[in-house]
Amino acid sequence: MDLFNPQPDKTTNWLPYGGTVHYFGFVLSQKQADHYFDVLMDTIEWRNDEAKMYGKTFITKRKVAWYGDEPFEYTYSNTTKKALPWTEELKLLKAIVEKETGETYNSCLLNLYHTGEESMAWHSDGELDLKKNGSIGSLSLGAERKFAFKHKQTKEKVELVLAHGSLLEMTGTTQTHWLHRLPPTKKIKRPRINLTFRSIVT
Ligand SMILES: O=C(O)CCC(=O)C(=O)O
Ligand SMILES: [Fe+2]
Repeated sequence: MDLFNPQPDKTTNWLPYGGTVHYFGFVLSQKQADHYFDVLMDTIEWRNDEAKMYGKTFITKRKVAWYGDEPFEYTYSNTTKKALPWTEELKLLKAIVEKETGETYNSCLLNLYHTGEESMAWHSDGELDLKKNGSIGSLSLGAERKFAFKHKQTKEKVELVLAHGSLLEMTGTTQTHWLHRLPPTKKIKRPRINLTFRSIVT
């Protein structure tokens, strides 16, 4: 183990109650992480997200993409998208995430945040079409960003930092009892890509 870059204990649950969050630390070398960041930037069909709120449609600066085993339809921020077929790199990354978590996934939602000013508001994932209490494997590439959880009743908060090439897993009842967000920050000027591997039920 590198004493200056210690790997966290993968079995630690970062939530005090009501769900399970594992932080695996680095699952890619820095060289691999740089490589995947560049390739995904160029090969993913990034689209501006449409979010519908209070009957209005907003176009987000953050870009998104949705891939899967089949052309699944996925409803997200009140809009429905059809999954694209896996790219070679996404297949490789999915295998790495599956090996670490011991779970399987049939789809992936990707987010591209160009700077720290792009963020994601408090939410929990997939009440409708995600497998109940299923695992979500979240791989981070690029700029290091804070990630936060907030309990729906007690409002207790848990924060961690997601490093370049790192993996976070949300599982069990996390989505039922906790919200999560990627807070905005003016300090970060560099882009970040996040991949959340999920299991959709059809
Ligand atoms: O960017 C992240 O780390 C989280 C993204 C997220 O929560 C989501 O796509 O549902
Ligand atoms: Fe989420």
